[in-house]
Amino acid sequence: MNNKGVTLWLTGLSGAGKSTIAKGIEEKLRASKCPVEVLDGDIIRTWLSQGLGFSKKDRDTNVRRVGFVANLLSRNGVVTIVAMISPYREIRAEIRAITNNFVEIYINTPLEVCEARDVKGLYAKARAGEIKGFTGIDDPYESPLNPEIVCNTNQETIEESVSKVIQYLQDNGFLSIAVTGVMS
Ligand SMILES: Nc1ncnc2c1ncn2[C@@H]1O[C@H](COP(=O)(O)OP(=O)(O)OP(=O)(O)O)[C@@H](O)[C@H]1O
Ligand SMILES: Nc1ncnc2c1ncn2[C@@H]1O[C@H](COP(=O)(O)OS(=O)(=O)O)[C@@H](O)[C@H]1O
Repeated sequence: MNNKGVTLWLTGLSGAGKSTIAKGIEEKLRASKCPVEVLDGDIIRTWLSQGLGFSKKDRDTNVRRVGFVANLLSRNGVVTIVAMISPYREIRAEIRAITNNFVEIYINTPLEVCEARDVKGLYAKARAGEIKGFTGIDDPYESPLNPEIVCNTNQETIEESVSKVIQYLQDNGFLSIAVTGVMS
Protein backbone atom coordinates (compact mmCIF):
# COMPACT_ATOMS: atom_id res chain seq x y z
CA MET A 1 0.00 0.00 0.00
CA ASN A 2 1.55 3.26 -1.05
CA ASN A 3 -1.14 5.86 -1.50
CA LYS A 4 -0.15 9.42 -2.37
CA GLY A 5 -2.63 10.91 0.06
CA VAL A 6 -5.23 13.43 -0.96
CA THR A 7 -7.70 15.85 0.63
CA LEU A 8 -11.20 15.60 -0.82
CA TRP A 9 -12.85 18.86 0.21
CA LEU A 10 -16.66 18.57 -0.06
CA THR A 11 -18.34 21.98 0.07
CA GLY A 12 -22.02 22.85 -0.31
CA LEU A 13 -25.12 24.03 1.48
CA SER A 14 -26.48 22.40 4.63
CA GLY A 15 -28.40 19.31 3.49
CA ALA A 16 -26.65 19.24 0.11
CA GLY A 17 -25.40 15.69 0.76
CA LYS A 18 -21.79 16.23 1.90
CA SER A 19 -21.91 13.81 4.87
CA THR A 20 -23.87 11.22 2.92
CA ILE A 21 -21.46 11.22 -0.03
CA ALA A 22 -18.43 11.38 2.32
CA LYS A 23 -19.67 8.25 4.12
CA GLY A 24 -20.23 6.48 0.81
CA ILE A 25 -16.68 7.23 -0.35
CA GLU A 26 -15.30 6.18 3.05
CA GLU A 27 -17.13 2.83 3.00
CA LYS A 28 -15.91 1.98 -0.50
CA LEU A 29 -12.30 2.83 0.32
CA ARG A 30 -12.31 1.08 3.71
CA ALA A 31 -13.69 -2.07 2.11
CA SER A 32 -10.66 -2.00 -0.19
CA LYS A 33 -8.27 -1.51 2.76
CA CYS A 34 -7.38 2.01 1.73
CA PRO A 35 -6.41 4.40 4.60
CA VAL A 36 -9.24 6.92 4.87
CA GLU A 37 -10.57 9.44 7.42
CA VAL A 38 -13.62 11.71 7.38
CA LEU A 39 -13.59 15.17 8.96
CA ASP A 40 -17.27 16.05 9.14
CA GLY A 41 -18.49 19.52 10.12
CA ASP A 42 -20.91 18.29 12.77
CA ILE A 43 -18.31 16.06 14.46
CA ILE A 44 -15.56 18.66 14.16
CA ARG A 45 -17.82 21.21 15.86
CA THR A 46 -18.34 18.76 18.76
CA TRP A 47 -14.62 18.12 19.31
CA LEU A 48 -12.06 20.27 17.52
CA SER A 49 -14.16 23.43 17.20
CA GLN A 50 -16.48 23.32 20.19
CA GLY A 51 -17.57 26.86 21.07
CA LEU A 52 -17.20 28.30 17.58
CA GLY A 53 -20.29 29.91 16.05
CA PHE A 54 -21.28 30.82 12.50
CA SER A 55 -19.87 34.34 12.04
CA LYS A 56 -17.46 34.65 9.10
CA LYS A 57 -14.57 34.81 11.57
CA ASP A 58 -15.61 31.62 13.36
CA ARG A 59 -16.36 29.73 10.14
CA ASP A 60 -12.92 30.73 8.81
CA THR A 61 -11.27 29.56 12.03
CA ASN A 62 -13.17 26.28 11.76
CA VAL A 63 -12.07 25.77 8.15
CA ARG A 64 -8.43 26.64 8.98
CA ARG A 65 -8.33 24.08 11.80
CA VAL A 66 -9.75 21.36 9.60
CA GLY A 67 -7.44 22.31 6.73
CA PHE A 68 -4.46 21.96 9.06
CA VAL A 69 -5.52 18.48 10.20
CA ALA A 70 -6.42 17.40 6.66
CA ASN A 71 -2.95 18.30 5.49
CA LEU A 72 -1.32 16.30 8.30
CA LEU A 73 -3.34 13.24 7.37
CA SER A 74 -3.13 13.48 3.60
CA ARG A 75 0.63 14.06 3.52
CA ASN A 76 0.90 10.73 5.36
CA GLY A 77 -0.94 8.84 2.65
CA VAL A 78 -4.47 9.04 4.03
CA VAL A 79 -7.42 9.79 1.75
CA THR A 80 -8.89 12.60 3.87
CA ILE A 81 -12.50 13.52 3.23
CA VAL A 82 -13.68 16.89 4.55
CA ALA A 83 -17.43 17.57 4.66
CA MET A 84 -18.05 21.18 5.67
CA ILE A 85 -20.22 23.97 4.31
CA SER A 86 -17.03 26.10 4.12
CA PRO A 87 -19.00 28.89 2.41
CA TYR A 88 -16.19 31.34 1.59
CA ARG A 89 -14.09 31.08 -1.58
CA GLU A 90 -11.12 32.95 -0.20
CA ILE A 91 -10.51 30.62 2.74
CA ARG A 92 -10.99 27.53 0.55
CA ALA A 93 -8.29 28.95 -1.78
CA GLU A 94 -6.04 29.57 1.24
CA ILE A 95 -6.41 25.94 2.35
CA ARG A 96 -5.87 24.68 -1.20
CA ALA A 97 -2.55 26.52 -1.32
CA ILE A 98 -1.19 24.83 1.82
CA THR A 99 -2.76 21.39 1.56
CA ASN A 100 -1.30 18.26 0.04
CA ASN A 101 -3.21 17.27 -3.14
CA PHE A 102 -6.32 19.36 -2.57
CA VAL A 103 -9.36 18.28 -4.58
CA GLU A 104 -12.40 20.55 -4.34
CA ILE A 105 -15.74 18.79 -4.74
CA TYR A 106 -18.81 20.96 -5.11
CA ILE A 107 -21.90 19.22 -3.78
CA ASN A 108 -24.21 21.25 -5.96
CA THR A 109 -27.74 20.99 -4.65
CA PRO A 110 -30.17 23.87 -5.19
CA LEU A 111 -31.33 25.66 -2.06
CA GLU A 112 -34.96 24.62 -2.74
CA VAL A 113 -33.93 20.96 -2.71
CA CYS A 114 -31.91 21.32 0.51
CA GLU A 115 -34.80 23.17 2.06
CA ALA A 116 -37.30 20.51 0.98
CA ARG A 117 -35.05 17.82 2.49
CA ASP A 118 -34.59 19.87 5.68
CA VAL A 119 -32.88 16.90 7.33
CA LYS A 120 -32.42 18.66 10.68
CA GLY A 121 -35.38 21.06 10.56
CA LEU A 122 -32.97 24.01 10.58
CA TYR A 123 -34.23 25.65 7.36
CA ALA A 124 -37.71 25.92 8.85
CA LYS A 125 -36.21 27.53 11.94
CA ALA A 126 -34.12 29.90 9.80
CA ARG A 127 -37.20 30.89 7.74
CA ALA A 128 -39.09 31.50 10.99
CA GLY A 129 -36.26 33.77 12.14
CA GLU A 130 -35.35 31.45 15.02
CA ILE A 131 -31.81 30.97 13.62
CA LYS A 132 -29.96 34.00 12.32
CA GLY A 133 -27.16 33.89 9.76
CA PHE A 134 -28.12 30.57 8.23
CA THR A 135 -26.17 29.73 5.08
CA GLY A 136 -28.27 30.22 1.95
CA ILE A 137 -31.05 32.04 3.80
CA ASP A 138 -29.49 35.13 5.35
CA ASP A 139 -25.80 34.25 5.11
CA PRO A 140 -23.70 33.80 1.96
CA TYR A 141 -22.62 30.66 0.15
CA GLU A 142 -19.93 31.25 -2.47
CA SER A 143 -19.94 28.31 -4.87
CA PRO A 144 -16.60 27.07 -6.25
CA LEU A 145 -15.55 28.59 -9.59
CA ASN A 146 -13.23 25.77 -10.68
CA PRO A 147 -13.94 22.65 -8.64
CA GLU A 148 -12.24 19.42 -9.72
CA ILE A 149 -15.54 17.54 -9.34
CA VAL A 150 -19.20 18.59 -9.23
CA CYS A 151 -21.91 16.33 -7.81
CA ASN A 152 -25.39 17.44 -8.92
CA THR A 153 -27.33 15.52 -6.31
CA ASN A 154 -30.75 16.38 -7.76
CA GLN A 155 -29.69 14.73 -11.04
CA GLU A 156 -27.60 11.80 -9.83
CA THR A 157 -27.89 9.14 -7.14
CA ILE A 158 -25.66 8.92 -4.07
CA GLU A 159 -23.98 5.87 -5.65
CA GLU A 160 -23.27 7.79 -8.87
CA SER A 161 -21.70 10.68 -6.96
CA VAL A 162 -19.57 8.28 -4.90
CA SER A 163 -18.44 6.40 -8.03
CA LYS A 164 -17.54 9.65 -9.76
CA VAL A 165 -15.19 10.58 -6.93
CA ILE A 166 -13.58 7.11 -6.73
CA GLN A 167 -13.11 7.17 -10.51
CA TYR A 168 -11.38 10.56 -10.22
CA LEU A 169 -9.03 9.14 -7.57
CA GLN A 170 -8.21 6.17 -9.78
CA ASP A 171 -7.76 8.26 -12.94
CA ASN A 172 -5.41 10.67 -11.15
CA GLY A 173 -3.21 8.02 -9.53
CA PHE A 174 -4.36 8.62 -5.95
CA LEU A 175 -5.16 4.97 -5.28
CA SER A 176 -2.62 2.19 -5.30
CA ILE A 177 -5.37 -0.42 -5.28
CA ALA A 178 -8.40 -1.05 -7.46
CA VAL A 179 -11.66 -0.20 -5.72
CA THR A 180 -14.41 -2.55 -6.72
CA GLY A 181 -17.92 -1.62 -7.76
CA VAL A 182 -17.05 1.60 -9.55
CA MET A 183 -19.32 2.44 -12.46
CA SER A 184 -17.72 4.07 -15.45
N1 LIG B 1 -28.14 12.21 -4.65
C1 LIG B 1 -28.00 12.46 -3.33
N2 LIG B 1 -26.77 12.68 -2.83
C2 LIG B 1 -26.61 12.95 -1.50
N3 LIG B 1 -27.63 12.99 -0.61
C3 LIG B 1 -28.88 12.78 -1.07
C4 LIG B 1 -29.12 12.51 -2.45
N4 LIG B 1 -30.44 12.36 -2.62
C5 LIG B 1 -31.01 12.50 -1.42
N5 LIG B 1 -30.07 12.74 -0.46
C6 LIG B 1 -30.38 12.93 0.97
O1 LIG B 1 -30.07 14.27 1.34
C7 LIG B 1 -29.68 14.35 2.70
C8 LIG B 1 -28.35 15.07 2.76
O2 LIG B 1 -27.97 15.22 4.12
P1 LIG B 1 -26.47 15.35 4.59
O3 LIG B 1 -26.47 15.31 6.09
O4 LIG B 1 -25.60 14.37 3.86
O5 LIG B 1 -26.12 16.82 4.08
P2 LIG B 1 -24.87 17.74 4.46
O6 LIG B 1 -24.49 18.45 3.21
O7 LIG B 1 -23.80 16.93 5.14
O8 LIG B 1 -25.53 18.77 5.47
P3 LIG B 1 -24.94 19.55 6.78
O9 LIG B 1 -24.01 20.62 6.27
O10 LIG B 1 -26.16 20.13 7.40
O11 LIG B 1 -24.25 18.55 7.65
C9 LIG B 1 -29.60 12.92 3.22
O12 LIG B 1 -30.80 12.63 3.93
C10 LIG B 1 -29.52 12.09 1.92
O13 LIG B 1 -30.02 10.78 2.07
N1 LIG C 1 -26.15 29.55 10.94
C1 LIG C 1 -25.87 28.37 10.40
N2 LIG C 1 -25.45 28.28 9.13
C2 LIG C 1 -25.15 27.09 8.59
N3 LIG C 1 -25.24 25.91 9.25
C3 LIG C 1 -25.64 25.94 10.53
C4 LIG C 1 -25.97 27.16 11.16
N4 LIG C 1 -26.34 26.89 12.44
C5 LIG C 1 -26.24 25.55 12.60
N5 LIG C 1 -25.84 24.97 11.45
C6 LIG C 1 -25.55 23.53 11.29
O1 LIG C 1 -24.11 23.43 11.43
C7 LIG C 1 -23.59 22.54 10.47
C8 LIG C 1 -22.59 23.25 9.56
O2 LIG C 1 -21.38 23.26 10.14
P1 LIG C 1 -20.04 23.44 9.28
O3 LIG C 1 -20.05 22.54 8.11
O4 LIG C 1 -18.92 23.30 10.26
O5 LIG C 1 -20.16 24.95 8.77
S1 LIG C 1 -18.98 25.93 8.32
O6 LIG C 1 -19.69 27.08 7.73
O7 LIG C 1 -18.20 26.28 9.52
O8 LIG C 1 -18.17 25.19 7.33
C9 LIG C 1 -24.72 21.99 9.69
O9 LIG C 1 -25.03 20.74 10.24
C10 LIG C 1 -25.86 22.96 9.92
O10 LIG C 1 -27.05 22.26 9.85
